[in-house]
Amino acid sequence: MTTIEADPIVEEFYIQRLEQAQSLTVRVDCPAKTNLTLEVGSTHAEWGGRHALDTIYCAVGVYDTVTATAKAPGTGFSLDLEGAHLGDLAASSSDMRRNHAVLALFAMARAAHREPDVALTITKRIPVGAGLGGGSADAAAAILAINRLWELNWPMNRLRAIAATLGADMPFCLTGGLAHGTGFGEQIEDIEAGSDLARKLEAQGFVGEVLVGAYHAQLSTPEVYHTFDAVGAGKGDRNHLQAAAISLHPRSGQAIEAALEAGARHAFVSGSGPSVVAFAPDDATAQHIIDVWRRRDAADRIIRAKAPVTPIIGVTQ
Ligand SMILES: C[C@](O)(CO)[C@H](O)COP(=O)(O)OP(=O)(O)OC[C@H]1O[C@@H](n2ccc(N)nc2=O)[C@H](O)[C@@H]1O
Ligand SMILES: Nc1ncnc2c1ncn2[C@@H]1O[C@H](COP(=O)(O)OP(=O)(O)OP(=O)(O)O)[C@@H](O)[C@H]1O
Repeated sequence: MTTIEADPIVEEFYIQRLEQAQSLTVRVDCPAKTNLTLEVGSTHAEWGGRHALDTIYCAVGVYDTVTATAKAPGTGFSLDLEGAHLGDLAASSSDMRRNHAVLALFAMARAAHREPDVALTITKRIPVGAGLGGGSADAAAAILAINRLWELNWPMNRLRAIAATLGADMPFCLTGGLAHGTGFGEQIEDIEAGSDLARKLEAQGFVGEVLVGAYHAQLSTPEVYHTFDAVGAGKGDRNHLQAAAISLHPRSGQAIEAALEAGARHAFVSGSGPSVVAFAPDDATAQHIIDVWRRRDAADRIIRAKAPVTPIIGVTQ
């Protein structure tokens, strides 16, 4: 029988790696999303009653920051939330185990056969329940962070398959930029920068300075889809959910009108609303739209951003 002596140098190397992994923090800044077009088709039982979509997603430079740090084995997850605008996440009834970032951590842990011993923090800047995909951005950020923290190095198609089990918008949020979405929104085909379609969208004015008009009020995505089933799409609307969202939240319609009058090239309800997104051709027009929104009290919070943008991943020891 042979005995293998522990090699102190090798042992020291592994202890150092373990300590490094435990003190590593991965930080992901994940942008909001909007839909430059959103065509809504019929419902499908196999998608849990969700509607078929044909959409062009665009990531908008309002970022939530998610950090992930390893915790001691067996201690479970933790979640710290901060930000000035937490919407219904600030309510005492909000269950942190239902937070989209935590659900994403659980999904990654299941797929990797690991325990979810991770400390997550979320700094929220994306308005909540606003049609800007904030929860999806946080889930996508958590998936990207865990992929790096646990050194899984899974390719994007594997991460997208996990994200698709959690929500329609999440696969897009992993990569941002511009993309064509089909299925229930989870089938993603990237629109590469410089491609014909990207250039066409740019020529139409879907690039550069974006103003987001946000509200204290939130809309529930299922309720907006139910309302769409009753009222249908408005004539000529690029976003088929716009008429439904405006019927539930009329101020969004006033903000669209005001932005177009003030020179926006495009102004529409973002996704399921109630936020409104306005693309301005230049700085002066952007400022004019802000002034008009303020004067008419068309939005509760105005955010100036760029589009399209992508998530940013960083690591600190
Ligand atoms: C409005 C959009 O943001 C546009 O990109 C999305 O369609 C909604 O994305 P999401 O919130 O990630 O959607 P999910 O979490 O998958 O679904 C939330 C709810 O929205 C409705 N829903 C969502 C997607 C879809 N294709 N059809 C639907 O009818 C369903 O009522 C569903 O229960
Ligand atoms: N990390 C999260 N950030 C925001 N909302 C979350 C999060 N986790 C869970 N939620 C819940 O998800 C609901 C929708 O919030 P979210 O900000 O994602 O809305 P949305 O942008 O309208 O969604 P959608 O992607 O359907 O357009 C809220 O009621 C909120 O309580």
